[in-house]
Amino acid sequence: MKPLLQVDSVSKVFESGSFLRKNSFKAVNDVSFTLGKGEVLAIVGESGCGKSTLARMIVNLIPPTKGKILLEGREVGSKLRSRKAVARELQMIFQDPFETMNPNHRVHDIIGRPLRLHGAKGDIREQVLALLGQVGLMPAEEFIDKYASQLSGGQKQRVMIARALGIKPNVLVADEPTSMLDVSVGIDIMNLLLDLKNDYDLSLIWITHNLGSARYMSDRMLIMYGGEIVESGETEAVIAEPRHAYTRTLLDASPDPWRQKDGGAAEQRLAEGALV
Ligand SMILES: Nc1ncnc2c1ncn2[C@@H]1O[C@H](COP(=O)(O)OP(=O)(O)OP(=O)(O)O)[C@@H](O)[C@H]1O
Repeated sequence: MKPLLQVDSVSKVFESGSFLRKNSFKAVNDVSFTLGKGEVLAIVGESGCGKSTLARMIVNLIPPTKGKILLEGREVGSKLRSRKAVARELQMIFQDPFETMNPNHRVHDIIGRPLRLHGAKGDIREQVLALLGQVGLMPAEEFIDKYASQLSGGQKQRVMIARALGIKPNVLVADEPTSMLDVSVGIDIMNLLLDLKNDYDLSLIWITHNLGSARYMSDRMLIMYGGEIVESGETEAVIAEPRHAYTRTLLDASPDPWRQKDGGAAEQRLAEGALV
């Protein structure tokens, strides 16, 4: 069976400086992987390893320098395919909801505008209310006319999830969406995403520097270091038997509770500090 998403030998080089003195930096180097329908894949690595660059290439915000990204066998960055068509299938949630949301926009517009842009018919307000309910912003009538500036970080992230869901994508790329939130709020967002993944039959790419959240969320994971994938496999197998020295370093740096095979609930382990 064909994978839903295929990242094939993708690299990204950033260039800076003048024509005479050019500096180039390879942020992502020859990365390949696939994502299956309904799968949660975690991409784990420290700050600066190229995770966000890879995510932005996947959702077609920036083009790869080399390689291809295929969604259902068709190239994401192809000129034959409009940005809008790609956005319908691939949506991204960003790390910082404060940065991605205009504080002067109302919830109704933040969620409703892309709905309209993607051809939603009928009563948009009703559809926005339904989406607010699905992401747990209840009573929805209380939230729909609020300005973004009146929302907490967790509420903003829920609005961004509702906005992405409204378009009914096949793949959601979540780039550290909980890293700016309190631990308990972050856990709520993770649980919400797992529920929505099942309800909407979504595939999810979960990007994180935190092995604990990767374990909680994912079926499979990729470990990135210096722009490259240094290890990949089923999540539990990678954690049980890390093969690469960098994975072992990440594991050693993780708090104890979730590393212990004590049979306790993952959520409990997370609450005890796995997200720190
Ligand atoms: N537009 C750009 N121009 C030049 N260099 C860039 C650009 N975007 C990212 N980089 C560099 O590429 C490297 C990878 O950045 P990236 O944001 O992908 O890392 P990351 O793993 O997502 O880190 P973080 O979690 O801190 O965002 C970094 O060294 C960064 O400075």
